[in-house]
Amino acid sequence: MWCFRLSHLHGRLQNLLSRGVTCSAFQQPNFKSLFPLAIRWHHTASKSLNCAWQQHEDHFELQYANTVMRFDYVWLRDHCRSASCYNSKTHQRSLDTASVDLCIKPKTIRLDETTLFFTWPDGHVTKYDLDWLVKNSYEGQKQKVIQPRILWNAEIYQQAQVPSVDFQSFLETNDGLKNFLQNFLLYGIAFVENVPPTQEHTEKLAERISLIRETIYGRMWYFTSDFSRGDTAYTKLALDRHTDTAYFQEPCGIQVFHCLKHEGTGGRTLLVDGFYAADQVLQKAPEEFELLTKVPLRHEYIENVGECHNHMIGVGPVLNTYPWNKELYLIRYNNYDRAVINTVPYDVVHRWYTAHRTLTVELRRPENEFWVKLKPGRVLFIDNWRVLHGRESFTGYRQLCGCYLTRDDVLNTARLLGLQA
Ligand SMILES: C[N+](C)(C)CCCC[C@H](N)C(=O)O
Ligand SMILES: O=C(O)CCC(=O)C(=O)O
Ligand SMILES: [Fe+2]
Repeated sequence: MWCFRLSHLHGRLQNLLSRGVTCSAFQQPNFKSLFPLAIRWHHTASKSLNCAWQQHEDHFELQYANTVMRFDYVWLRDHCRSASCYNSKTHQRSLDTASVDLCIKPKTIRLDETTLFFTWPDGHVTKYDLDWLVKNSYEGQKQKVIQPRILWNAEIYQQAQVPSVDFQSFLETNDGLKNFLQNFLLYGIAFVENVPPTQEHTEKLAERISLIRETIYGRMWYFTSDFSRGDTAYTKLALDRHTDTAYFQEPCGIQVFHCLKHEGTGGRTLLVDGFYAADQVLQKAPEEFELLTKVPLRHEYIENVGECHNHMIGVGPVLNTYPWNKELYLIRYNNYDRAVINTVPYDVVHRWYTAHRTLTVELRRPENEFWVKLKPGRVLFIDNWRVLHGRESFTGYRQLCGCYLTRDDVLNTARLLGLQA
């Protein structure tokens, strides 16, 4: 787990805060008595600042940094960063939002240099830096992706020649870890090489970037084809591409695989970028993509083998997108574990099957398949919210170990290393 010294974080914060616009604007003359505020544009005297604002009846409009932004007055009051409304040490809101009048309007608004001042009916003053508003407004935010990614098929991935990271540098240097995480975030898969082939060393790797997500399969799992659990993974059979734990309300974020032993043939691992396939669907049949984001499905795991009794259910659409920018963040695709569909009427079901077929065709294109043979020493991390995995059938004795990671904690580590995640 990661801990950063406070001064470290504080330095980062200072950096963020001091990055304001340096050119200055002159204070607005107050024509309040001459014109009704609602229809008048206020322009800054300085051309270089290029800022204009307008006080409407029910919202505040701001043009700045090539962005037109509209702010609700309750929002402007709610996000006040004054000492009595916001604790900048804990980064937590102190203001009780429920105490804000839903019809609140500022008594006066003025711009001084690059700071807007809102004075509220009770005399409280809220200050906003123009750059802060651009960064935090809906209009400013919706132009940004949450997670930059490189979508890939086999050729794109192979041509990119993404370097693996060495065990030592992953464990001992921040640069090694950062390179690894950057590649993982971009491609949804990443490898670490020269790992001693034991469960303990695999666990050490996992703990370097995250908390291990303990599940019904245990914390670190260690499995072979002994059918010790009621699932096809514990056999020698081939497994078609899928994401794991689709039957959890929150599917596991990351999967770690380390093949400790294989004396036999076959058993290669298949990897397919689910977001690349989904993007093909979006381009070829947008209404089918849309349907896959809308229809919720159940996935289910029912196990009664030996001492293991489990019944897990997870509900959600195949494709999950952020509603404000339509960015894909999670694919839930497991045809083995998909439960009875009884949540949608017959005609929608038929359109859903058509859309699901279109996606499946994309996922199964041979050119989208990246095959690797896992071997002792080479640990694979898979973004289980994005990249599907499968395996070829095999013969002989094969031993795999690994674990799931909590996604929040992997992203936490990435952000602390300065990556966008
Ligand atoms: C063996 N291991 C613990 C990795 C996974 C077993 C889970 C397999 C299940 N069908 C799923 O896809 O979620
Ligand atoms: O045996 C393998 O290579 C992978 C099996 C699988 O899909 C899993 O354990 O989740
Ligand atoms: Fe799996």
